[in-house]
Amino acid sequence: MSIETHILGYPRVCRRRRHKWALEKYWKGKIGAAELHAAMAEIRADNLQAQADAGLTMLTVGDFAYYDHVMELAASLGVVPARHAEAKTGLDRCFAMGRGTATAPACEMKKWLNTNYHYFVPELAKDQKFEAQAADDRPPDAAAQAEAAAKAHQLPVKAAVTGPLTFLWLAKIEGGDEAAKLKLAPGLAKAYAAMAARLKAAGVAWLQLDEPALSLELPEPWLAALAELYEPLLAAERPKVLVANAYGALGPRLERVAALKIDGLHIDMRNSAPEELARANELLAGRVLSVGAVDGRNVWRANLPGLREALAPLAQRDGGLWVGSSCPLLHVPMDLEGEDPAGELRTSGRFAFARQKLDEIAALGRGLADKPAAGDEELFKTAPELPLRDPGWAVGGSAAGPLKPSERPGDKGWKDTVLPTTTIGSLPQTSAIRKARSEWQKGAIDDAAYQSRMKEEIKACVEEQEELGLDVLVHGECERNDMVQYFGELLDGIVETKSGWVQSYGSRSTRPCVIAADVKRPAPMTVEWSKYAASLTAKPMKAMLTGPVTIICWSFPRADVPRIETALQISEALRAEVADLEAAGLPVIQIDEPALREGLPLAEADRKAYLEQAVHAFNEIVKESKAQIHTHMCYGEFGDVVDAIAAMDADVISLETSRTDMAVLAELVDSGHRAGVGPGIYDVHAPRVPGVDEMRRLLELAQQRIPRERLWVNPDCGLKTRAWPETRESLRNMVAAAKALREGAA
Ligand code: MET
Ligand SMILES: [Zn+2]
Repeated sequence: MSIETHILGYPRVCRRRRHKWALEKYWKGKIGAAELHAAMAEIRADNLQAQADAGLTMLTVGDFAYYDHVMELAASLGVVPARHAEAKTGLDRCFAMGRGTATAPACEMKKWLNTNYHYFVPELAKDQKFEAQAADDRPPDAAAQAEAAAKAHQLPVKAAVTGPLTFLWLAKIEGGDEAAKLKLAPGLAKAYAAMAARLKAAGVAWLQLDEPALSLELPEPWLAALAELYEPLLAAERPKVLVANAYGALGPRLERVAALKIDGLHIDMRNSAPEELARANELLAGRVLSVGAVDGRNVWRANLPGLREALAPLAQRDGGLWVGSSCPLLHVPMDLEGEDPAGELRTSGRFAFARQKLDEIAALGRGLADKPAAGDEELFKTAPELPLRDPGWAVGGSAAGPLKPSERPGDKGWKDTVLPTTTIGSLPQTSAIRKARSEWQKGAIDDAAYQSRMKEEIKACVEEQEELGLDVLVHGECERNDMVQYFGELLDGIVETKSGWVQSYGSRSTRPCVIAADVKRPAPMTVEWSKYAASLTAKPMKAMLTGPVTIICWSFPRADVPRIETALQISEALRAEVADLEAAGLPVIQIDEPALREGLPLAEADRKAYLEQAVHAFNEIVKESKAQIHTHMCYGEFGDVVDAIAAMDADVISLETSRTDMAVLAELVDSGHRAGVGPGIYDVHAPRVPGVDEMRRLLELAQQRIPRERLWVNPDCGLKTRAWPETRESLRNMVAAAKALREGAA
């Protein structure tokens, strides 16, 4: 019996970030469309070659996108907002949707499931017509990608496309009536059927319909719509159909999806209980069961012996067994080869990036078929200790108790102004800062020179803030390239990658750190900078730290221990840092947790444990502290986490709220939150200066919900991406809005 091996998708960034450079050259007009298409075709060819070289039995295409796969699928279905439809070419239409133009703002960007990848939200008209459009000069769709693959390779080709259920679920509809989206199901189903026929004609053997929305607890009408969305497609002239779930477990939705007349189903083994796999095996008898065994979310080597043992009983199953990645490999860096040959990532043999995962999947398939190749034995020796399931947050012991509102009243420590003004921490990253950092990294200037350049920046920031009349000052975070990486570099146990780029959206990538061992703080990390800043002013200075949940969410966490263990190690390091900051005389300390909402598990059943542990990890940091503690969250909807916010032992929380008209404040009050709140009163992402009146209006709204003694005045988030002239003006208006309100009530 042979076992098919495949992936759900591959990174697009490419070695040496060729994807990014090609896009940026095109946008700057340095290359034309033909050259852009050629550069992208080359990357796709490399990605296919990597799959073939590794010995996978099937090639996956269609996952590649120039900007974002959801947006490009939308364009190929004719879902293009009217404001973008005028772009001259199909290519520019896509870029207009992703980047906006002078007259047409971009589509909204949201995080893809529980990942740090961002997709662009398709905008449906109430009477949306779908048409499987022939590709003009758009980025090539799955059919075009498949044709190129079939020309270059002999292997069977599988086309990966976001499935109709997930597409519709993630899209938004004019007027915001979610239920109305389901009325569009028949039209969408027809377009998918037409697409399937085109794929068949392009020589595609399998169509992989990605349905990660099935990891969510979907309302019943949505599950009932599965049949409506799939039947026309399944009845059409088409390739074989594999429905692929990822990023979570199917849970009770397994029965519903298995009831479709599909040819196979892919399960995320990293996030599913063994019983679920067994049940899927039964329900799929006679059809393909594909198991996402190799983790597409993390960079650890797979426990191949353990996987072989767990999957061996399925190797002879009726209908066939496939093994693959738990999700697209989009979320891990390309290739360990790019890392320092003498560094831990390469020498320890414990890590696998995307390219290495291809080898693992191929070896696992051969192992299960009892046909090992040379070199497989070596792969089977690594990582036998790692668990087969993601250890997550919810598993493992902790001292966390149920959430209850914190006792902190919000007036602890410094506060002698009504409606005090402050900022979230970072101030504009000027070119002088970037220049100093790059000179220092290259060794062109020494540590002392770098420190004195940073101190100049800090001094300038403090002077600016005094001049503006802000009440609680910050040092500006000029020494931080990134709020997680900065701490990653200073904490033991966390390793930085050299070229481990992971796409965030379009041409943007981040370089997450790897939490490779127990985390410890060898020395104070922020004290010098904050102390220096405090010495320059009589006003209270706020020190800045990044919290454990955010450090974990934006890194690759350990796979051998539950997240809470790592979180508590980080908490201990931060507790010591807080103590040192206090000893150095800092009266206010902010611990940012912007990723708290993002880390929320997809399955509702796991959320309680996650939130309890996240709050526990935060409270451990500050349990002995006498300073005034702030925290900060951004990225969106806080409805699901207000109880956690109320339970955090912070005296003040600042939140991103300017775009949601303070809606969250009422919920926060209901949850028993008693501490200070700084609802963001201006959007730091929009390149415009907010007026005094509009900010004053938001503050008045906030005052209706939170007693003014507890209110703080601040922007939505940090200002590091903004320039000084607009920042200065915006903050001046913000301070004026606060003053107007103070006087208004006096
Ligand atoms: N203190 C950080 C900053 O101001 C918080 C950012 S949250 C994404 O940049
Ligand atoms: Zn923020």
